Amino acid sequence: MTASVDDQPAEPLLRVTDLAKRFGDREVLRDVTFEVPRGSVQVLLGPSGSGKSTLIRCLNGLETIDGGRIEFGGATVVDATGLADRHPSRRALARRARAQEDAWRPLRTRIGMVFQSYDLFPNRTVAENIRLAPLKVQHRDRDEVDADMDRLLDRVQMGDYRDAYPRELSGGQRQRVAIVRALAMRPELMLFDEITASLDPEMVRGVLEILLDLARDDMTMIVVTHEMEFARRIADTVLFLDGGVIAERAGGAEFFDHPRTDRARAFLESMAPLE
Ligand SMILES: Nc1ncnc2c1ncn2[C@@H]1O[C@H](COP(=O)(O)OP(=O)(O)OP(=O)(O)O)[C@@H](O)[C@H]1O
Repeated sequence: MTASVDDQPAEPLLRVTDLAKRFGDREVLRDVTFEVPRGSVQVLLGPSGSGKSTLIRCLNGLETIDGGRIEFGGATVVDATGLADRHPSRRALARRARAQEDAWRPLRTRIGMVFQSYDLFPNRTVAENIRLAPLKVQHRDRDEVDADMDRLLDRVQMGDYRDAYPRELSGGQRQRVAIVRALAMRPELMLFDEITASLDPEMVRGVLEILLDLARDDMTMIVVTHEMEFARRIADTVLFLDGGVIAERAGGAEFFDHPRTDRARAFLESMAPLE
């Protein structure tokens, strides 16, 4: 971790404190507390249904939170610590959602996200898909956006596909374009949720190599994956989510070599063996 001039630890890019999330009466996340130092890679692991996707979605405002606090870049985005009411009315929930949506809006372009399903616009070319948000949302200069785009497409070996339509691409190629589209906004934080889960096995490695490359460039990332060898290689920290709580937190190699809890051990045994 980098230290500032006066040797104080640097402010983390993201700080999550006691986050809680409910769907109706079901609490799917509780007491979730962690920090994401700038330039670090946090890998989120856990059994199916443990809350990984929900947590990722809470971290860019796609879900309303019902308790706790999220700070980004040293400023509080959402503070739900005072929300003690466990059975809010519909109206109160709608108000909460609106207020949090407003709070996230200015951060929309500072946090990039790539999902399992590449949601490219089918009737737009690769280049049009990538340019859209930088031009229309960020109002950036076209030449600058194109220069970014060309550099990023070359980096993921997609330089020859600027004018292709998504239907003309393989799943792995579409996912590369989805990554470039997110990076073209120059985000400070990237969220990746199971981005290889719907790819054919032969496409997986190429996409994961892109993330390893980004990590080498000190991109700050939170990554949900079921690829254990990749997780081990990329993780600065593993957050093991189980039943909506962070049941274990450890350095990458430490988690894989010495899982402390039975649940973490059982989880690792249930996954494909490391190559
Ligand atoms: N919109 C929703 N409404 C109600 N319950 C939901 C909703 N989204 C998720 N859940 C529930 O929250 C829990 C956590 O789901 P989530 O998708 O975050 O888990 P996950 O760890 O990402 O699982 P997986 O590895 O299978 O993708 C699950 O029990 C799920 O059924």
